[in-house]
Amino acid sequence: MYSKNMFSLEGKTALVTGASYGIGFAIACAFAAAGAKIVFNDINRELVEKGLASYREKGITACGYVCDVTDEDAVNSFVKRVEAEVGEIDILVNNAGIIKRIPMTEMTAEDFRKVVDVDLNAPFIVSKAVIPGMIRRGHGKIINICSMMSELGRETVSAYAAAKGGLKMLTRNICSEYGEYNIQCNGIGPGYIATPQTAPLREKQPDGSRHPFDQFIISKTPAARWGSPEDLMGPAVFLASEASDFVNGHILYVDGGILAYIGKQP
Ligand SMILES: NC(=O)C1=CN([C@@H]2O[C@H](COP(=O)(O)OP(=O)(O)OC[C@H]3O[C@@H](n4cnc5c(N)ncnc54)[C@H](O)[C@@H]3O)[C@@H](O)[C@H]2O)C=CC1
Ligand SMILES: O=C(O)C(=O)C[C@H](O)C(=O)CO
Repeated sequence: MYSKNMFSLEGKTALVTGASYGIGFAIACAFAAAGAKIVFNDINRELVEKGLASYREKGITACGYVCDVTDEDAVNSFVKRVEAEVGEIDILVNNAGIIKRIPMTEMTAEDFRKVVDVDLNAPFIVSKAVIPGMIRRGHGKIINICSMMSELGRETVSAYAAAKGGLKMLTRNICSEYGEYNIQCNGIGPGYIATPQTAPLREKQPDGSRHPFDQFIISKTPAARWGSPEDLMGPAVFLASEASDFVNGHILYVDGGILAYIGKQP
């Protein structure tokens, strides 16, 4: 009979990228509650300070660093610094991300590249920096934050969909290449979650009514609501813990049922 807590993260160090607020912050808080030491980074000092204050408010001692995840030299120095100052990284969550909502024929190649750089190239860069240590230590967990757009398209999000679709395949490839070293690389595909990234889609209309996209998402989601960052806590702890040691290359969609549903008939 299995008696110990297989969801415990005691003794583990977790790096969550872009985790000053939003989904990354919630996942890091869940990891701390499960016993892990928390390290996060963000793009500038102001965000890192804001994040540190939010963790303190929750009674969590987190270590925060400024690091742009698209800058490979900066990421390599950051990972070395974390390993020297905090500990070897057992769990990596590639969470940092951006979106630009621009119709494809109006989008510049530079804007397209910027989105792919943060949402796809950066998870490659950060994973590449931590995998050798995971191989040396004989274990590691990598969780890539994917999206509904890893499976579905919609108007204005061509770069984001291309990047998140690519991230799904990077997840499967890391699993394929490093699974034999006891490294599990999985993805979480959140549905529509109420964070600053999606705030423009929920802005009230001038007459006080709901944004049409807000209504659309509620009607497309069997759970009939937006998700909250807290909805991702349990799935993230599962994928970071030994409870998921034989789960690899999987994308766990946490979407209130969106991908299962054909939609209401008009
Ligand atoms: N909110 C949603 O409905 C969904 C979000 N996601 C994904 O989840 C992740 C987190 O999303 P949210 O919390 O909603 O976003 P957010 O915009 O609220 O937070 C993103 C975080 O990433 C940081 N970041 C951006 N570029 C960075 C860079 N170059 N280096 C370091 N940090 C950087 C931001 O400063 C911020 O802290 C993203 O990858 C996003 O694409 C996926 C599905 C749904
Ligand atoms: O469709 C949009 O616009 C989005 O903001 C997409 C969400 O961020 C997302 O990734 C849903 O899974």
